[in-house]
Amino acid sequence: MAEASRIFHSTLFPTLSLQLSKPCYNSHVYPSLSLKKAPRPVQCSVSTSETKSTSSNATQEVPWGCDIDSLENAEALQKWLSDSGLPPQKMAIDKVAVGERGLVALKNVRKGEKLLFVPPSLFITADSEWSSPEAGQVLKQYSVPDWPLLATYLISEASAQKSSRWCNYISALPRQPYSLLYWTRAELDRYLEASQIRQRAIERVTDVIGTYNDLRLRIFSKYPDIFPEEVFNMETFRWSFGILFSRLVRLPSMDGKVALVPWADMLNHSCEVETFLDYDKSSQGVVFTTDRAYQPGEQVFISYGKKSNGELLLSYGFVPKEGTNPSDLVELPLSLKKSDRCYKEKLEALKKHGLSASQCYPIQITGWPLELMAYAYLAVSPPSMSKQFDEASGSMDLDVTSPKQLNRRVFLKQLAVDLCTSEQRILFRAEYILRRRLRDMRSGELRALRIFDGLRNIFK
Ligand SMILES: C[S@@+](CC[C@H](N)C(=O)[O-])C[C@H]1O[C@@H](n2cnc3c(N)ncnc32)[C@H](O)[C@@H]1O
Repeated sequence: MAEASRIFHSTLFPTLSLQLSKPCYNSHVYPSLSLKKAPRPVQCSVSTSETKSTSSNATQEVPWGCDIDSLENAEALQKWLSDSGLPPQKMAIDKVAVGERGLVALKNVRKGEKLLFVPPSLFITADSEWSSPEAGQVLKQYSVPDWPLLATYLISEASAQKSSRWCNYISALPRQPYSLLYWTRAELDRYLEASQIRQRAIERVTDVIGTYNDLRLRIFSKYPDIFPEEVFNMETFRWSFGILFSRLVRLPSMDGKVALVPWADMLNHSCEVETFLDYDKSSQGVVFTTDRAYQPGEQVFISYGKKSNGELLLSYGFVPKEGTNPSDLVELPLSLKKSDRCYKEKLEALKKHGLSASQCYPIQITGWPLELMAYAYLAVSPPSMSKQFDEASGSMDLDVTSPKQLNRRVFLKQLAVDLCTSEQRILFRAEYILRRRLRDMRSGELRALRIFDGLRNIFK
């Protein structure tokens, strides 16, 4: 187990920092959405409990985009892309088994081939030209950060319809992206009850609502002719943020610039590939290098990053098939019991290491950090193991809750069941191994305690 823990430790933590430098879809860190000129925190004036716009199962849809389970508008998109400078491609948009619509190989593709080549003239970035230049000027004047700016830009261009140069692109975007932003508070509470993703989803919904309200109060209400509420409202922002969360790319080779890259954003994610989108300076376009071969007709994949199933659900609205995601992890909360007679002494020992009475540790099906073991050992250590301790007490709080587990309901339920199944599998395995290890430790196996110098000291 120590070996597994060590391996885990060396793979999990670097993953988090690697993500920042890898050309993955939007960073795992939710960007700051607040406006630069808003020193006060973003207000969330709309409750995340069921509201007018979210209370019914039939969420209002925006009047643009298409259903992605059909190939509606895909042909027009491909034609517009090649007319706009996209070189001939070895892939085409088609209906696919994973992700409904995606890119499939038209010819044999070798491992190590560079595919795509989307030129910068086809990127949508914070510097893109607005069909309504006044709208762009106002947002620049208020120094609106990239994400809210891009969300507003997308709505502005979508409402310009045929006079926007992005008309064909926007028509091929999903009318309702798969996103937790469309789940009502009741659905989040009910379906994600057992997952930590529930809290993060609530925060994300709250942030998006707060950002829209901030923009409305500080900017849109002052320029109602440029930003009419019939166009710039909570529903259209839910759509545009849903699009950004599921499609925006961070390009490390362009200093981390974020962009919507038409065509490249038709690629679906697979946990089995490790290739990412990035800007290629030599060919001057967004590319990815295949890490496996494809035959004509096969669906082509990239990786959206080494993300847990919960994070994939949070940003992209899907959960990979059970057992297929080696990056899946669950945060395990551990805490000292207040009733532990050695509570104070244990807390002191933890504090010396900058830890508190409750700590969260990431666990994967393959293992967990050594620090988790040290914490767990300390939590269950009986007084007989230290001269300071009076009687055996303390146990680890393994916070394993079981999930309580038509159309929309069935779909959301399925996502929730998939997420819960994968998270439970990790938790149950961790619980089993931890309990066994802690039993061993009670019968005198103290080696693991040496991993924390301070912890070792208190058992002298
Ligand atoms: C960047 S888009 C990819 C293209 C998208 N399928 C489309 O038709 O527009 C990301 C979205 O594709 C879907 N998707 C991508 N990878 C998936 C996967 N492995 N399983 C299920 N859905 C996936 C999700 O709806 C996600 O929000």
